[in-house]
Amino acid sequence: MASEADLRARLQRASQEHLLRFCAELAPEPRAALLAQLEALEPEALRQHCQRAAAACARPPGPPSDLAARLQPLPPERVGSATEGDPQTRRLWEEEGFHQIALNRVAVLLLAGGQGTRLGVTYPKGMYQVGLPSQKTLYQLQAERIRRVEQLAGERYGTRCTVPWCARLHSLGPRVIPPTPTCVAPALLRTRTRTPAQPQTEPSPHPEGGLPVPSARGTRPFARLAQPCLPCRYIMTSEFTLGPTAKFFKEHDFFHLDPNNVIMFEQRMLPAVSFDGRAILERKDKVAMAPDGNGGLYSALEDHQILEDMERRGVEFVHVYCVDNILVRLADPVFIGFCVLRGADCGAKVVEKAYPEEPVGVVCQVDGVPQVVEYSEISPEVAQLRAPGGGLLYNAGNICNHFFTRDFLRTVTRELEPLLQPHVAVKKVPCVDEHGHPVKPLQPNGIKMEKFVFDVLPFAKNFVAFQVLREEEFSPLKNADSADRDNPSTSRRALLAQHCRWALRAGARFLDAHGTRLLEQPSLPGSTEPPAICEISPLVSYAGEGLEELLRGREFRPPLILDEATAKELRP
Ligand SMILES: CC(=O)N[C@H]1[C@@H](OP(=O)(O)OP(=O)(O)OC[C@H]2O[C@@H](n3ccc(=O)[nH]c3=O)[C@H](O)[C@@H]2O)O[C@H](CO)[C@@H](O)[C@@H]1O
Repeated sequence: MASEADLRARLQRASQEHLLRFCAELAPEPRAALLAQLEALEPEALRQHCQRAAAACARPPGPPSDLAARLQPLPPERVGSATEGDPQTRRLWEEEGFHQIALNRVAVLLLAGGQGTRLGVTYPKGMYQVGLPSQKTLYQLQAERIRRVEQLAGERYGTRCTVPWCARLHSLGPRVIPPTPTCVAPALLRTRTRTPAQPQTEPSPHPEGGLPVPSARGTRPFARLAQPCLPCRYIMTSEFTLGPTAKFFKEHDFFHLDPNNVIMFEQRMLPAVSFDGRAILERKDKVAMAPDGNGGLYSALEDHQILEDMERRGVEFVHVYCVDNILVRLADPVFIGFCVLRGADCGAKVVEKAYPEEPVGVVCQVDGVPQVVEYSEISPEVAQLRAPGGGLLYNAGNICNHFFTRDFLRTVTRELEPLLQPHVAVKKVPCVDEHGHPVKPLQPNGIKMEKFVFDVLPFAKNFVAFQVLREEEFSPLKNADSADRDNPSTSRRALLAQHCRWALRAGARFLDAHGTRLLEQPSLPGSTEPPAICEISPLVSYAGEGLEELLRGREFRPPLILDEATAKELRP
């Protein structure tokens, strides 16, 4: 480890020597932890990062003044629809998607490095359960949807296939940490910051006794990666979410997925910076760090050689999605098939925006190039503009479900990642005052720099958007129940309303306690309480398929919990 004098000299070069101001008064252990954290920061990159953050923050807030003039909706030829148009074409897309899944060419990649601040939980959002009768968490629902889609593809093509999420570490020997040859800007973190005792080339034990976690950037904890014919799920976590997520999966036996096909990897962290360009001390012995945004995906893919792993497995197409949408269709065959048949290298699912201020990015064109303009970066005036038909002009709401070819991701990690511009988020960052006392700021005091996953869209050669029905595919869990929207209650309702619709469409009848038929309304909106509680396990139905043989003409007193066991009893 570098001496304190060396570190001081390095920090001086970065104009960040204040980070050592409490060092002399620290006990040996916290002192060593601080020095280890500081040693991991490249001085030049740290200097640039702090300068860039302060400069970005000094610019006038809000979108560029000429943005409105440069925006256009996406041209219709770039947009497909899951619901409009010819059912035969939709079947072709679906068939193509299942075919690719059956060939093990499709992987799902979950972005799970966020902190769930708005929801107000201290654990990863995927571990949240919204109060379904089954008490399933978001992670469980997602795992079960993967199992079902694998089963459906397997049945169609007579194969045993897998859609690969990386976790097993034990079978791999230590590996050398490679340099980052593709980064133009120096990487800020020399290695992932851990305690000084942490080994650099061996997977380290999970802090809470669960799965091992990657110990340093470039040490790849992936086990038995070369399993042929088994598609995968990749889960990007951050320092905040990796440990608990890995432990949770292990405790739940990976929800019966093969652990070899669940690959967890960690994104980088960046220091939070004050408005005058100084990295913030969260404690006397710790620099305040935050994940580098969901666009940190691209450095993380490179850091952990995820694309090489995909190549070994034969994965060609990747469905990237965000953790909090209870209705998410993982590896959706229709979306995959649409993108593949259109020869797209990059795609995004969209829904019609519900209202102008809805906090969703808008998929549109800027200067004629497809892009997502994030909700935080569009002015209210532009968001409210109307098209001639009366609907919102910019109505293609991004639901953070993206399609990428592996080749495109390779180009991004090799060439384009350094070109992605970080976005500035001004936040309240817990810190210490000049005496080293902890402070919980009431006003924003710091800048976090984040890249966004969709910032690669402008580089696509053939970008397509795919419009889906909100009530079938989008109900995000962003806020606590104290908020009006996008909270646990709205998520729960959306799922239960969907399942009630599916059951009614399949011919089920619900009776009340007196044996009277309950209202039948197969087009039930997701925003209201369904007339009957009905929850259908994803292991029974992925998107409403296969229910007629179980439900047609039958009467049920709710709640109807249609899990695998009940389905077996009902199956003729
Ligand atoms: C940048 C981005 O994609 N914004 C989209 C995101 O907004 P939104 O602001 O809701 O994005 P979140 O902060 O919820 O992050 C989206 C996803 O990225 C993950 N994450 C976040 C930060 C990070 O450093 N690492 C990481 O993995 C989160 O765990 C989550 O799964 O979802 C909305 C739909 O719900 C979209 O309309 C927004 O356009």
